[in-house]
Amino acid sequence: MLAVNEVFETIQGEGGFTGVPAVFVRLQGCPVGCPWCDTRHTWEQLPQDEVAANEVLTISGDTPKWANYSAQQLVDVLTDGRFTARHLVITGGEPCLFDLTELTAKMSDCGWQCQIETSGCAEVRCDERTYVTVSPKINMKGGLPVLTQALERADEIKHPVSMQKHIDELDQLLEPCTLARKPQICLQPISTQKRATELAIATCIARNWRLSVQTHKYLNID
Ligand SMILES: C[S@@+](CC[C@H](N)C(=O)[O-])C[C@H]1O[C@@H](n2cnc3c(N)ncnc32)[C@H](O)[C@@H]1O
Ligand SMILES: Nc1nc2[nH]cc(C(=O)O)c2c(=O)[nH]1
Ligand code: SF4
Ligand SMILES: [Mg+2]
Repeated sequence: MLAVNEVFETIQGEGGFTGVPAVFVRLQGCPVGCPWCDTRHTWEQLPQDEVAANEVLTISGDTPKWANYSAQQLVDVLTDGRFTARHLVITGGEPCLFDLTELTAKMSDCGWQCQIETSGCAEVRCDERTYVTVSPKINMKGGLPVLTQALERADEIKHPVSMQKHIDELDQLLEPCTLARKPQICLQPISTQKRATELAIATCIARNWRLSVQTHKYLNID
């Protein structure tokens, strides 16, 4: 079963698919503990916060509520005609706490492009047609290592930065890796801060990397 926090349609605001209309499925639970996380309400999956399946389709705003869905139940909701987008973003929380193989295989069979947003701290289990964004979380409170399996599966590495230290940590993480898929590396300024954005721009130009700004935060949309 998948613990679903919310399902909503918006524009993908980050990374290589920026600008693409997308349905987001946000899963509940994350043990990583980034101090600047913008979805802290998804960290705990508490029994008292469980609600009926229908409720998470209508709640708006940040809540720790969640509902159990089977992959097939989610496919039924996603394909019943209520959404126009054909791009599915599975995020969280940490979505790779769950096996996403059945959901991504069924949605890909329906003609959707699937994308996962993951910290790289849990094994990525998904259909081979899925585009995987790994946003590696190095030295966070939860103390979990970034897995080589996740880095090897990444189509895109989207690294949140606000200080030079964060770029040095990414260099150290990637240094021993060959990464057969040759993922696009993006830097994403933390919380749209001006200093962080300037650092990301300068480093992207120097390294020929890509800039990912959280466009939805500038646009004030979900
Ligand atoms: C909320 S996380 C959920 C998915 C997964 N736990 C992860 O970290 O990739 C989604 C994306 O938002 C990024 N993110 C979270 N808080 C942010 C912030 N304050 N500023 C910039 N990016 C942030 C994460 O690095 C990740 O790329
Ligand atoms: N518009 C929009 N784009 C996003 N890209 C990644 C998001 C996430 O929270 O994973 C996100 C989000 O929350 N909203
Ligand atoms: S890994 Fe993702 S959801 Fe978890 S704390 Fe970090 S940014 Fe937030
Ligand atoms: Mg977000």
